[in-house]
Amino acid sequence: MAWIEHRYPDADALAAALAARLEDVLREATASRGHALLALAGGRTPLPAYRLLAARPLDWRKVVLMPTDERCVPHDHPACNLREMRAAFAGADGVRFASLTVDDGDPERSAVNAGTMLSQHAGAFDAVVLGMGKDAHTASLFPGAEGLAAALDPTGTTDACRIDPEPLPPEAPFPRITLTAARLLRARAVHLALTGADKHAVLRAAQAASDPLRYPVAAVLDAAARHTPGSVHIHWSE
Ligand SMILES: O=C1O[C@H](COP(=O)(O)O)[C@@H](O)[C@H](O)[C@H]1O
Repeated sequence: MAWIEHRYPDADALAAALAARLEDVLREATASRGHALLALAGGRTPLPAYRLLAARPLDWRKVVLMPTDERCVPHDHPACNLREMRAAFAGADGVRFASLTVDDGDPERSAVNAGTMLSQHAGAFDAVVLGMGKDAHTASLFPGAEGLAAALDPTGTTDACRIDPEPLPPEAPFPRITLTAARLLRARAVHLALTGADKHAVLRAAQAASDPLRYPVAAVLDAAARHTPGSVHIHWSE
């Protein structure tokens, strides 16, 4: 499988390397195309990289950021991925955020909102940053969830969908709106960031198995590697 793996001595080194890569992506995209579009994982792992990136002197007015997935909660809720992203990028003057969900987090209206929003940002992502849970979910593509097979279909025509994890994860027990695999792989590069030996062992198991419904993370990375060879990077540290 054509995933390019980068191992770092610690989480700080991972954050610095990922921020430097994303800075290069943004410089190249804004210089050559005049704008840049990133899809960024929620959760805790990538936040230090986002904070480092936000401090870089870029023309942030040309950059649009969106979450890879969102919990269906109000935008001021502590579990809201967009809320954390806005806080991490507070120093990035002029950056714009595109939300998958509506302000109050209503799941049904959020699913409609995501489709409309994505039709306005239809171009390839300059980069996608993914995270991974210990259950091998990535974005909000959760193993065992109803609708997962359709959401993982790389030839699917839907850009985002509602996923209700089953069971709901205790740390964020909410319905979700997630980008589908088909949308995630329309990217110039995909970076998966993970820390901890336990998550790394899960990724190894995912890599060895051929079971997309059990290991959605592998399904997305494989699809992205087939779509854009040489574009899939794994960043990990203990
Ligand atoms: O629920 C989610 O979890 C994953 C992993 O989060 P982390 O806190 O373990 O880094 C994240 O990638 C995803 O975007 C988020 O919604």
